[in-house]
Amino acid sequence: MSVDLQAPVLDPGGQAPAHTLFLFGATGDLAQRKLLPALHSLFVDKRLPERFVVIGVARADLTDETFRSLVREAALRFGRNADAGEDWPAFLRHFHYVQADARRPEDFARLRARAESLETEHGLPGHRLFYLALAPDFFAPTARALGESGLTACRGWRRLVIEKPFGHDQQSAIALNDALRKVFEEDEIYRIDHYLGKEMVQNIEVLRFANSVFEPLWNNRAIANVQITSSETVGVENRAGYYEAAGALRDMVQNHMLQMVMMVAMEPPSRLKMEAIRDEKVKVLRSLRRYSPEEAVHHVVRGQYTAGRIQGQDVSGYREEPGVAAGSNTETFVAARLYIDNFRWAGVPFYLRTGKRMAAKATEIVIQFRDMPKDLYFNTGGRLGPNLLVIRVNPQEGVYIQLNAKHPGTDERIVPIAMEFSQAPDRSPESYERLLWDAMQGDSTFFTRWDEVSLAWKFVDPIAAAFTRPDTPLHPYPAGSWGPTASDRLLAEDGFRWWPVQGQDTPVDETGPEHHQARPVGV
Ligand SMILES: NC(=O)C1=CN([C@@H]2O[C@H](COP(=O)(O)OP(=O)(O)OC[C@H]3O[C@@H](n4cnc5c(N)ncnc54)[C@H](OP(=O)(O)O)[C@@H]3O)[C@@H](O)[C@H]2O)C=CC1
Ligand SMILES: O=C1O[C@H](COP(=O)(O)O)[C@@H](O)[C@H](O)[C@H]1O
Repeated sequence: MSVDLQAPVLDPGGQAPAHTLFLFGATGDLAQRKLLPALHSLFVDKRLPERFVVIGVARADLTDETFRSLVREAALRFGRNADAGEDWPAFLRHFHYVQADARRPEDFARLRARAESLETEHGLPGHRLFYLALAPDFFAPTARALGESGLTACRGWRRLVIEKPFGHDQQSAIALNDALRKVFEEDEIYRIDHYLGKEMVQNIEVLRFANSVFEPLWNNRAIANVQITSSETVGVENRAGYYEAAGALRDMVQNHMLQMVMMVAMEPPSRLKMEAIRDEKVKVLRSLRRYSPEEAVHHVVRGQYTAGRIQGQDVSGYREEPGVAAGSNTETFVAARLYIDNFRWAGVPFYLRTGKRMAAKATEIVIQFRDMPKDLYFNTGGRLGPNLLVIRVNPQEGVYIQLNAKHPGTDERIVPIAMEFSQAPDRSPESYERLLWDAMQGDSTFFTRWDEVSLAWKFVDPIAAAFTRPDTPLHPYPAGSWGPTASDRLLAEDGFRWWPVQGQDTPVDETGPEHHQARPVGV
């Protein structure tokens, strides 16, 4: 069964309030690929208010006009609504540019003067959203300069949107947070984790808390294990400077992977209010079993890609990538077995894996249910597969349930079938659209609260310490594979295996009619 829900693109809710958006790093990669196209999509969807000013900030010598050309190019090249054929001048008139160096206080005085003049000219109420799409070293100094220059002393609300990474470990995250808190209150800080802006990650909450069919089964009595995969085909690209110090553990596990764990494992909130939801999420991290570096090596596998072939192209190994140190031990793959030691999840392993240069781009969550107490069909050729609930996050978006059913035309042969819902391609807004919109609206549900960040580091730090030890294995895996086979061990020790994800060659029931083809087959 495939359903195309003609749902509205964003929840109804009208337009964002009139405000000024300060986009620091307006000429950078993130701004061009994500933020400017997201603003354009919000404009096309009529989400942006009439009275709205964007002030792009960077060191490059641009005028308003040249910045507007850059905005248009970015929206055309990377935007979801690039061909919507709307009125470009009406969109671009919102954009202005101030050349400023985040290290120079006098530049902030100029920025403030320009902002005040634009706010007066456009009759804006003085609400200010500061987005720091800057290198992490600039986060704290820029926040300080915003405070010292008086830019934060505005008439309306002020909010700070801060990009990842939020620190390198718990200690540096605390230092960064302390610096931000000197200028902004916690409820004014919006820490981005773009996975929380993904349609299907947000949908986990609805699937769980709006469907009575799942709640009685959502626990260790019915669920055998949970598998979360986020695989990428891209390599380190031009980000070696950052990635060499981060690795897959800090780049993906500390934030995106743990966020997905929280969404799957949280208790129902008392109300659908942002703090109630975030309170429940953080309790998951409090129950997450922390490993010492000695224990970590039994539950965590790290790997690094070597040369291989992806989608018909030869690609080089990590150590040969530009900017990567010869003999680098940075991990590009992590698999881990986690335990959440609370009543609901005690004894249920959560397996995570994420890596670069893997065979396919896929983010998927598989909930594997326990086997039937007795297999009545054991002598009919084949083993009964477990029921699976699969949440497809990316690139396909949807959900399917794998069931066992009688093969049509046979007496007893059992085949796995999939009941499937697929979100129509291109209907979902980009993560950054949702998150920008939420920040404009003052909804921080899908941003990470400080206690989440801190506890996530507390879990990750001992694993990172284990990774610095020379005797911790770093398993090579060829680009284009599914990571080191050592990651299979984590599941095999518990009698499980990774389920194939979208894009992975899967055995299908070759004798069944088309609508009875299942995705993975439980044999
Ligand atoms: N790119 C991505 O896909 C992702 C990025 N991020 C995060 O987003 C942030 C930005 O990343 P990205 O866009 O890739 O970085 P880039 O290096 O591409 O862009 C940096 C931006 O900052 C500006 N900048 C640099 N130095 C200064 C300065 N002294 N004063 C004012 N502006 C300055 C640059 O313009 P100029 O040189 O003209 O000053 C440029 O606009 C980082 O924190 C990164 O970790 C997070 C997830 C994904
Ligand atoms: O934050 C990051 O995420 C991307 C993967 O995001 P996705 O939305 O494409 O799944 C990853 O490539 C990058 O290294 C990391 O910093």
